[in-house]
Order: sequence, then structure tokens, then C-alpha cells
Amino acid sequence: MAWRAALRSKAVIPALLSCSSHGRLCASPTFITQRNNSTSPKIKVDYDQTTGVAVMHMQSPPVNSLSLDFLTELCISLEKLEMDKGCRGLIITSNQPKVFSAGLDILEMYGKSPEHCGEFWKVVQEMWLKLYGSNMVTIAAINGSSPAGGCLLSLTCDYRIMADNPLYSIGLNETQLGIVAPFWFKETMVNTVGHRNTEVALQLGLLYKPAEALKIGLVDQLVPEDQVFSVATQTMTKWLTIPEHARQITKSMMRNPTIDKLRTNREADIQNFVSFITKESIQKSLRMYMEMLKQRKA
Ligand SMILES: CC/C=C\C/C=C\CCCC/C=C/C(=O)SCCNC(=O)CCNC(=O)[C@H](O)C(C)(C)COP(=O)(O)OP(=O)(O)OC[C@H]1O[C@@H](n2cnc3c(N)ncnc32)[C@H](O)[C@@H]1OP(=O)(O)O
Repeated sequence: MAWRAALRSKAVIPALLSCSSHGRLCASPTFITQRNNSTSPKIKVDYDQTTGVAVMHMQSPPVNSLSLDFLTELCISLEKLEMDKGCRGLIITSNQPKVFSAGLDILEMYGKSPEHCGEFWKVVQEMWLKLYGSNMVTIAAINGSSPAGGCLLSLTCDYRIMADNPLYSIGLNETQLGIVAPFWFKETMVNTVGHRNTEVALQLGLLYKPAEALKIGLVDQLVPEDQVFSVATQTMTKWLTIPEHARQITKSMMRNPTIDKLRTNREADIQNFVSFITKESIQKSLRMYMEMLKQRKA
């Protein structure tokens, strides 16, 4: 709990995010159900000390949306694993049926104060910085749909294995919500699938079926649904045979230019996010998107 408080308090940047400097507070949502803040863990970590591999099971019903609490828990777990020198590999997967992660929790960005949005964005950045820069071998075992922030989460990993189920999709679909993937989302995608694929995917907010995702390199391997985890484990074993130091330096060399760009621009990036997301027009787009999700269900 002390960890959580510390992380939370570090996440607030009062000078940047005062209400008066932005001159607005988002309207309160009237129709959107606020979920109870459950105290049960949103992430379960199984760490096998004999293999040095940890498995992170995301277990936040209904769709593993990346809320402030979820991301805080994720960052704390990552920090602990990263500090344990015996832990060399991490597999991330979902315990929720049909969904890997629904991406950022829209309720953290809708009808919230600028301070809250800033605190939220800081922990989104933190998650990305920790995972994209991790010394561990990281593998995403994608056993369900993975839009937007869910796709980003898997893109931070070193290798992506997805269930070959045409009902699932993956991609950075932000423009479909009327919002814009920030530069570090975009660069993570460019670093994976190249500039042209990213430009088309991001402008159109494309969600790819597994076969299409494989074709552009958004995922590395498709396997039958019931084999996602076992193949992830076998793949991890292979990756862990590579001399650790050489692999880690290579990973840093590939990723550090993007990581450094965010590290040196964190506060400006938060300010950008807050002023963008609290705009009335953007709030309206988020509301319409949430309504669309509910109508689709009905
Ligand atoms: C200039 C630029 C400067 C700065 C940057 C500025 C901008 C900001 C960038 C922000 C980047 C944002 C990234 C994101 O991740 S936004 C989130 C995008 N996510 C989605 O689009 C996914 C939406 N969800 C779905 O498509 C489906 O839910 C999914 C995942 C396919 C699962 O489908 P299904 O199993 O049928 O489940 P339901 O749709 O019925 O959903 C169940 C329940 O969950 C609610 N829900 C779904 N997704 C979210 C979410 N992301 N956040 C919050 N809540 C979510 C859904 O409404 C249902 O709720 P209910 O109350 O009806 O049960």
C-alpha cells in the first residue's frame, strides 16, 4: 500500500495541471456506469524461481481496461520483478475470456478533472517506460482482442503470440474514438511494423484480424487458442538461451532513442494530453464512443 501511495503521489504534477490554468473541468458523466473500485488484485503474478520466468495474468473484469489502479498495480509488479535479478523473463497474458486488454480505461479520461487526467497519463507513461525498457525478455501471449492501449501493451514486449481466432482484433484504433495516438505510441508501432504500415493503421484507426496482423508484423506468430500459453513458454525458453548481456544491450540500442524522447519530454507530454483530452469536443467524442459500445451490446 505504501508503494501505491508513493507511486500515486509522484504521479501528481500540481503546477502543470491546475484547474485554473486549463480553465475547465470536464462535465460529469450521467449515463456511464462507474464501476466499483474492487480491492481484489487486478494482476496475478506467478513467478517460477527455478526457470526465472514470471507470468503476469491480467484479471480485471470485464475487459482488463487499463485504469489508474490497474496500471499502478502493474508498475509495482514490474518494479519488483525487474529488481529481482533472478527474474529473466516475463509473459503477459489475460485471465479474462476473449479479451487481452480493452486498452486505456475510457472512464479515466471522461468527465474527470485535469489533475486526475494528468495523474492517469503519468502512470500510462510509467507503464510504457518500464515495459519497453525492461531488461527481461517480455512475451505477450495475446489470447483475445487487444485494441489501442491493449495493443500498445503488447507492442512493448519483445515477441507477440496471438490466438488464431478471427473474432479477435488488434491495433491502434485511437482515431476511431476521435483521439490521437501520442508520438511514443506511434513510434513503438513504427519500430515494429515500419512507417508506411503505421501511417495507414493510425490514420484509419485500423483493427486487424490475427491473419492481417501477422502479415504486417504486428504480431509474430499465430497459434491455436489453446496453445497460446504453451507456445509462449517454449519461445521464452529459446530467448533465454541467448547471452543475457548481449541481448539486453541490443534491446536498449534498438529502443533507447524512443524511450529517451519520452523521458526528456514527460511533463510536456502530460500537459499535451491533459489539454487535449479535456477539450469539450474530445469529451463529446469519448461519450459518443462509449454510447456506441453500449448500443453494440444491446
Ligand atoms: C495531439 C495528441 C496529444 C496527446 C495525446 C492525446 C490523446 C490521447 C491518447 C489516448 C490514447 C488512448 C488509448 C486507448 O486505449 S483508448 C481505449 C480504446 N479502447 C477501445 O476502443 C476498446 C473498446 N472496447 C471494445 O472494443 C470491446 O469492449 C472489446 C474489448 C472488444 C470487448 O468486447 P466485449 O467482450 O463484447 O465487451 P463489451 O464491449 O460488452 O464491454 C464490456 C464492458 O466494458 C466496457 N468497456 C469496454 N472497453 C472499455 C474501455 N477501454 N474503457 C472502459 N470501459 C470499457 C464496455 O462499455 C462494457 O461496459 P458495460 O457497463 O456496458 O458492461
